[in-house]
Amino acid sequence: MKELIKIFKILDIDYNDEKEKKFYQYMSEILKLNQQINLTAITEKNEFIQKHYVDSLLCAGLDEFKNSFSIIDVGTGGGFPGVPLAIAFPDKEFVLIDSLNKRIKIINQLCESLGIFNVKAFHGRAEEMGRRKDMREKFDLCVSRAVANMSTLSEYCIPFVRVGGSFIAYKGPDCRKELEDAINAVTALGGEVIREESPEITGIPFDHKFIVIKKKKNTLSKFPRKPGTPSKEPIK
Ligand SMILES: C[S@@+](CC[C@H](N)C(=O)[O-])C[C@H]1O[C@@H](n2cnc3c(N)ncnc32)[C@H](O)[C@@H]1O
Repeated sequence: MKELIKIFKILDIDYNDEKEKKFYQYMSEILKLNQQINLTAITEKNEFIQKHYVDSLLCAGLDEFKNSFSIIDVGTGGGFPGVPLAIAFPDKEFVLIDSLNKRIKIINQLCESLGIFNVKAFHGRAEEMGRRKDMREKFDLCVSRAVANMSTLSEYCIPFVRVGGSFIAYKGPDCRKELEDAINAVTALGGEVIREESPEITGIPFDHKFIVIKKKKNTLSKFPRKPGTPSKEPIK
């Protein structure tokens, strides 16, 4: 867990035994359950800490994260980046969604049994949940990692964000073209690309870029389109 302690120090996040225990137990349980249900391709603890924990936590260095209280993680899979962020920041509220119910059930069970009380996980597709009254434009921040190309992802994520809030996409290092192709989608959905950011922290390898989008206007009621359409016909 040394890597984790290091990242907490660098990001100036409080670290204590209770958080360490939750990180350790969540990882152990996910790796155990992974033998029956596919939750992650990672099977080794050091790699888990690096790729799931450290990688997820790096967005905590961004002002958009620091200034947010209600956060939604779209396409959370085994709980990333939502669960590590929730353990690190117990005073913020996290909603995690995924279209695979098996994963959602496990996240809710583990969070309950480990005392991670600021996480609620829901089963459903982003295209449907983004139309629900209690979810649409209700969040200060949306985060998402490894779910879809930037245009499709924008249609999944921007509807959840309140005007004035933000969307942070965890993207691969070569996302420039993908971002260029998504500019019209971001604008059509009421957003504006503010910047791309690559956290450069000595000794911490990070092969993602953050794309930071600000929500400027309400999303038109025609978005998100019906399930499947954002991926089959991304907004051009
Ligand atoms: C490659 S996994 C990434 C999981 C996690 N974000 C991570 O970085 O480890 C993509 C996840 O997105 C979910 N997903 C894909 N399309 C979705 C949609 N339209 N609505 C909700 N979840 C979706 C999948 O079920 C899957 O769990």
